[in-house]
Order: sequence, then C-alpha cells, then structure tokens
Amino acid sequence: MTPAARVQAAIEILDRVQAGEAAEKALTSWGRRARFAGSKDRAAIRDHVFDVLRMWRSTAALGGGETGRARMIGLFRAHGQDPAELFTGQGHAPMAMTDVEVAAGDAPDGAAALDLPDWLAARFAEDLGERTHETAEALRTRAPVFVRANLLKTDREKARARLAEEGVETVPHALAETALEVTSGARGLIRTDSFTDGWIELQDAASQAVVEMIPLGDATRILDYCAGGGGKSLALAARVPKAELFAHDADPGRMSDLPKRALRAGATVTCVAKPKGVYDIVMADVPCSGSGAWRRAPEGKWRLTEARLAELTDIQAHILTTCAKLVRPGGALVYATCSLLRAENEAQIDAFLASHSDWRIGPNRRFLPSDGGDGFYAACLIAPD
Ligand SMILES: C[S@@+](CC[C@H](N)C(=O)[O-])C[C@H]1O[C@@H](n2cnc3c(N)ncnc32)[C@H](O)[C@@H]1O
Repeated sequence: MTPAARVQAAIEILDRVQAGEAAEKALTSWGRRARFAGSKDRAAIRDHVFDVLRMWRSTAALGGGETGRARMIGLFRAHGQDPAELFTGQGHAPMAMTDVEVAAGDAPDGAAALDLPDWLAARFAEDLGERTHETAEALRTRAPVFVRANLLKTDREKARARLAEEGVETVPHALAETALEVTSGARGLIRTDSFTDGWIELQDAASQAVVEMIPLGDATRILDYCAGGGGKSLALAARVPKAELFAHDADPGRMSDLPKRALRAGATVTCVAKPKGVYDIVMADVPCSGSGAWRRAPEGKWRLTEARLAELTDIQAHILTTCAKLVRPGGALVYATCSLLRAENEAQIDAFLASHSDWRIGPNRRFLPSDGGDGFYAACLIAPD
C-alpha cells in the first residue's frame, strides 16, 4: 500500500470509531477485509488511528470537523505537514482536498488543546497543578516500549547485549534498575531468544519502579491480590527468589497466561482462588481509570465518566480494607494504580489511614508520564506490630 492509501484506510476506520465502534474492533474488521495489506501497512494504519485517538479533540479542531477525514487532515496539520501532499485522489489516496477543507480548521484552545474532556482538564488542573500541561502533553504522544531484565536469569547489561545481537537496540532507563527502553527493533521483540528464554519481560519502566520501591526485607510470603496477567507478580518473584509468591484475581481468567509466563521467567507463582492466612507483603494493584496509561490506551481518556470514576474509587476502597486483613502484624500493604487522579491515589490513602489509625505510611510516590514511563502511584502502608 502507498502511504496515501494507508491514510485512506485510517480514515475509514476512524469513521467507524466516530460512530461508536471500539478502535481494536474497527481495526480487526478492516484487517479481515483487507487481505492485500501487509504487516507494515497494518502497523502504519494502526499508528495513524492511535495518533488521532490520542489527539481526538485537537485533530477535529485543526481539521475543521469530526469525520475520520477531517481528523486525519488535522493530524497532518498538527505535525506541521501539508495534507494536500497525500490527499491527491490518485490511486487509493484520499480524495483531493476541497477549497472548503483547505480553509477550514482552527487552532484548538483550552481543554481541546490539552486533548482532554472538559471535566478531566479541570481535574488535572486541581490534581497536578503546574505539571498539568506537561502531563497532558505526554499523553498526546506515543508511549515508549520498555522491557525488564529478569534478574532470575540475567542482569540489565547482559540482556542489553543479547538483545543488540538479535537486532533490538535499548538504553538503560533511570526509573528502575532493571528497565531498558527499546530504541529500535521493538516490533520483533517477542520473537527474540532473549524473550523466549525469559531474559526479558515487556513491562513499563514505572511499573518496574513501583516494585523496586517496596521494602521487601526478608519477606517469605507475598500475595499479589489483583494479579491480572501477572506483571507485578513476576517482577516481585525476580526480586525475592526465596519468597513464596501467591497470585489472586477476582477474575481468575485474567491469570490464565501466568503459569506459562512464570515458567519462561524461571519463577514459581501459585495462583489462589481464595487467599489463606496472612502475608508479609500484600500487593493491591487495583483496577483504576488507567489515566496514567492513556498513551497506550487512548480511548479510555474519552470514555471515562465521573460516574465510572466514583464506581472505581468505591471498588478501590473496598479492596484496601479487604487486603489490610491479609497483612501480618508489621507487614506491608502496597497500594498501586496506573492513575494520575488524586481521588484514586492520595485520597484513598488518606481515607484508609483515617479509618486505620494504627497503620502508618511508608515509601510512596507518584510517577508522571513526563518522567518517561506510564503514570503510576504507589504507597506502602505498614501494619501495626
Ligand atoms: C490493574 S489490573 C492488574 C494488573 C497486574 N497487577 C499487572 O501488573 O499485570 C487490576 C486487576 O484487578 C482485578 N480485580 C478487580 N476487582 C478486584 C477485586 N475486587 N479483587 C481482586 N481483584 C480484582 C481485575 O480483574 C484486574 O485483573
């Protein structure tokens, strides 16, 4: 496909997204119909679609409309390119631009310039203060790819050298001592021997940093209460190989890949339907708005509502109270979200400490996308002796 034909395909997919279809579904059904498209075409079209999703409001303003075509015109303008160069009407390119389209479009302002819904722009301003602009700006760009060097099998420098031999270039990242940022070759990553041999895992740098800040001491029993696919479980297992690691999730199906991933990583993780007894460390990586990861999943930015946020904060508070009962005296409960919002972060910890006055707060930190990785928040809560 020519670059212009890829743009036309993105326009058609964006029209379906505008009509309410989820982007992944629209991309998949386009892919099924377009047997002629190769893997590079599919990747380029996906990039266009996700670039627009991250900049949904500003591309509409710049392109002068809410159609896929207007937004793609807006995307080119946002990047300082003239859309008319590709909108030629030749071959499978988008139709040539009309005089109306050439004249249309305004620079976005306010929340549209930040590419946030109005209510979230107000929340960001309250919660992030002077860091609002840089945070919203970071969420408008593509996320870097990070891997974690698996200390059960290697170290960061050896993993880096082996990846380079396999055509994947990386640089160490300051957020975590196991983190490598992939600078080229990311698309081939999961086909490398480094990956299949368990030397590396795909994991955001801030997610790795959250695990590094946990005071693990001589923990022997650790519970990952919201284990999902097991990203945190595996990072914990690598830090304390001697500890017994248990993984739980309200939806056990989400842990279905964990045994296979643990085997590859050389870790032992036991999935439990119902946690029993008490643990030295309980990790609660709770369900959240995902606002810290909206570079990767930008539709969430436009789908989140105040009502859904309120539901999530209720679930988070309930999980905190439940997990507190599973921590041994003197042990730690680690609360984590990939959210930027105070209601899901500091406000949850304040409410917990207000109702558990004998607990104290240990290491805690907020990570912003402008720090390099995804936005995260983590707080270690120390149980009374
Ligand atoms: C943020 S994800 C976990 C990601 C995972 N820790 C990782 O690093 O890959 C949150 C998980 O919490 C689970 N969950 C939701 N409500 C829960 C509850 N009440 N108790 C336990 N797990 C719950 C979800 O099924 C989801 O898998």
